[in-house]
Amino acid sequence: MNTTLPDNTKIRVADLNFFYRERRILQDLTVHFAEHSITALIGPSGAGKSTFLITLNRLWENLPEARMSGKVEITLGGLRRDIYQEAFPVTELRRRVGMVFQTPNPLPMSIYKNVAFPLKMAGGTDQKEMRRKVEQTLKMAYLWEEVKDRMNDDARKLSGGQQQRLCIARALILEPEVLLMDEPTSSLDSTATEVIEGLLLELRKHMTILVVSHYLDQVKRVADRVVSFEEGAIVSS
Ligand SMILES: Nc1ncnc2c1ncn2[C@@H]1O[C@H](COP(=O)(O)OP(=O)(O)OP(=O)(O)O)[C@@H](O)[C@H]1O
Repeated sequence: MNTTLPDNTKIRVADLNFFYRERRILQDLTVHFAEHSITALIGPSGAGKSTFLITLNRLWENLPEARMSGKVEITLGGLRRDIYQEAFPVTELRRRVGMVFQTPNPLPMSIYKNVAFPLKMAGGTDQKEMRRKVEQTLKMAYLWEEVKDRMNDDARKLSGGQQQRLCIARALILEPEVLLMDEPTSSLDSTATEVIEGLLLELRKHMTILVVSHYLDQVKRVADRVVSFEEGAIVSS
């Protein structure tokens, strides 16, 4: 792997190929991403953008007949880690590399429990600290003021924009170093979109963000860099 990349390189992908059965979905991708940056992944439908994202958190591993070759290294906790090395636990990867999907997917539970859920799963946090973190994270996601008096309400009662900010809060509570976002505003109106774009710019101070977007005006507003996919290959970056 190229060792002459700049010191602030957060993610290094080398010779990545991805297949469903015999069909090659990603082709020989070699690309790297700097920390504290927002990269927009663009390209036509079916070009492989979402598939690329899930190679960065190993989310594809349970999909039938999917396989991958190549190397993905992410600097986590200050150490460069090969995320596909057997010794590297997927639980640690998912803690440090968060993901937000196109359609908000609140769990069938209260607003509070939705945000606290990953922390609870990770274990070892007392109730007081959990409450503090839930509040802090909801503030970061610009949702606190709207939900602070209804934390026990079912999260599915929230509007689409609020649900997406809730999912972002849920992704943020473990303080990830990388945030993968797959068309996070595509189901939202322009006001909710504006809020989330502002949030991305704020989050960039703390993390490295890769965002799939179909909206060129959005890409212009938020992205430091644009990587274009076509038929599973990167055609410009
Ligand atoms: N689970 C799967 N099994 C088989 N093929 C799949 C699976 N998921 C995706 N594909 C195929 O992989 C290719 C790349 O899909 P992917 O979703 O990564 O593209 P995309 O660029 O993100 O598209 P879009 O912008 O529409 O979300 C597509 O041809 C798709 O049909």
